[in-house]
Amino acid sequence: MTTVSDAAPDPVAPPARDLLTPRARALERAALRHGGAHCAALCLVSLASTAAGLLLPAVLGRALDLLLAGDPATRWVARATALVLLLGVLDAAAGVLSGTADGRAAAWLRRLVTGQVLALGPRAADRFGAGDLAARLVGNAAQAGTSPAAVAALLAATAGPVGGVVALGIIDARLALVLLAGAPLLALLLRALARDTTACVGDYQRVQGRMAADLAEAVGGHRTIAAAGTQDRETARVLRPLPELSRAGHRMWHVQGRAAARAVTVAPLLELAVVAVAGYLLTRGEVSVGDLLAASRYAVLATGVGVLVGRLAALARARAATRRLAEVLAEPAPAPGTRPLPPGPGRLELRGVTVRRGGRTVLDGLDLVVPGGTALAVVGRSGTGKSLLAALAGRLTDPDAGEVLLDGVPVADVRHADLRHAVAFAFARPALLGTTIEDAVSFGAAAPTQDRVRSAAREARADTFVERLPRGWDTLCADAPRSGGESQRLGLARAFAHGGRLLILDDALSSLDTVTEHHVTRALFGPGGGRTRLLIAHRATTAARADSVAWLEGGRVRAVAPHEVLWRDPDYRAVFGEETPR
Ligand SMILES: Nc1ncnc2c1ncn2[C@@H]1O[C@H](COP(=O)(O)OP(=O)(O)OP(=O)(O)O)[C@@H](O)[C@H]1O
Repeated sequence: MTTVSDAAPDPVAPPARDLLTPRARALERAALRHGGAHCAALCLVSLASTAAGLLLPAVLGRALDLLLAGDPATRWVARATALVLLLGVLDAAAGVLSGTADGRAAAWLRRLVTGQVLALGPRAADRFGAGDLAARLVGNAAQAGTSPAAVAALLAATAGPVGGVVALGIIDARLALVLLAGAPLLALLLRALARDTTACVGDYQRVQGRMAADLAEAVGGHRTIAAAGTQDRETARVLRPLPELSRAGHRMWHVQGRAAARAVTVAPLLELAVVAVAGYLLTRGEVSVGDLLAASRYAVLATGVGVLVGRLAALARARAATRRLAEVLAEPAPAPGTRPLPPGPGRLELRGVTVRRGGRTVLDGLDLVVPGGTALAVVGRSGTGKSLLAALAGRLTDPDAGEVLLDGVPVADVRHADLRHAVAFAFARPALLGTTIEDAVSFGAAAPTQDRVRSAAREARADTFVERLPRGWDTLCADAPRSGGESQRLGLARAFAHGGRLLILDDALSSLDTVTEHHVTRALFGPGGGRTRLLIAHRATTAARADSVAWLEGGRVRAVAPHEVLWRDPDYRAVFGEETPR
């Protein structure tokens, strides 16, 4: 195993010494409830195993007493043998049950956290980083999944010492008292171990997450790195936290070593004290030789810190991972609406919309109306918030203030499925999701018909490119290398194929050659479009084909008018680099 850092404070991390945040505790309980039957069975099997382990010394002691007295002891020897066999069977069952419970809990946690990550959208990657999220979903979910089984195992492991003390008390109350005198010390030792282990493991996992985030960033930017010739520097950057991991590992060993050293000092002393008192009682004839044998075994069970240390360390690792998953779940995701979207022409309205990003107000009380069925181009200088406006229009993000309405209904209130059917998006760098090219173009809440996919591909001028592929529409996405323009054409085809009353193109024509752009915009702005179209445009030719243009400046709409009207203004022409602003 591995563990920790005392490196730079992580903004995501809660105070390192908390055993479990309330949210992580709730998540652990939910995972326990989810694996209810398996965990209950595991608990029962583990308790049965502990009970069998507790019975064994008594049975052995009884057999020994009978043998020493020359009485027949066959039945007790047989019982002892049966108990040993039973212990083997129960251990095997516990192994199977804990493996199954771990797997089920990990799968449940992964589904939960993946759903949350996708519900958060871009905010998830902004907050945690894509690599760190992958580390949480893969490694941490597997570790957190062991939590329910670890809790069950710990409960059962606690029953051993408790049962040992009770059994000692049954032999002679003074034996139990000797042991209980040292119990607070052992309890303190275990508590410190659990706390320190959780803190250590949590730190370790955070450093791992940072490395994963840096690696994902480097992989995403591999072309820039290769072009800049900085591979060595990047390797060093990704691996920079290694010394922290090393320190963490050492700290972990130190914590466990210290606990083990204290345990080996305290536990044998207590066992010795119990055996000494039992020996004294034997000399006084108050206990038998068999009792002495049983007492010595029960003393070992009652001071069984070794098993508890192992179980506690496993639980601490699981809990540190649970805490990292709980951090992701704690991010507030936009709540899906509940209202159906009534039929309408696709009238889009932004009322007093304000969006803040990176400490700055990007859109500042912006108002805009796009009448249903019309095409509006949004233009503005780089960084004025055009993409944010596009994201708001289709509720890929929510405004910090103000409201976005589609056909009079706030998009935040509209049912998720209705909204996704009503709004189609195409992006500058579309992600093609699905196994084949056909899947990638059909990708959406409801799959369009094949005819629709084909005609959408023709409109987006993607058909010729697809037909040239080795297996046409059945070509695997992984086997279809694409240029930026080809990717954009497939992304456009996907948006066209899904229909809906509002089509949003966020810079989705930027990589098309001018001939293709001409054909696509003709289809887009030609008769029979019907739906409302919102286009983020950088080219004057694209803006000129729209019904009107919204000119963004300073977080607001400076003007809305047809392109030829706005073109008279030199400031507007300057947006397209046509003229130096006055
Ligand atoms: N998640 C974010 N965190 C911080 N700043 C952000 C975030 N998203 C957007 N911004 C900032 O908001 C501003 C507007 O971004 P947006 O992408 O909407 O601009 P744009 O007008 O589409 O630009 P371009 O024409 O260059 O594509 C930019 O300054 C950008 O840096």
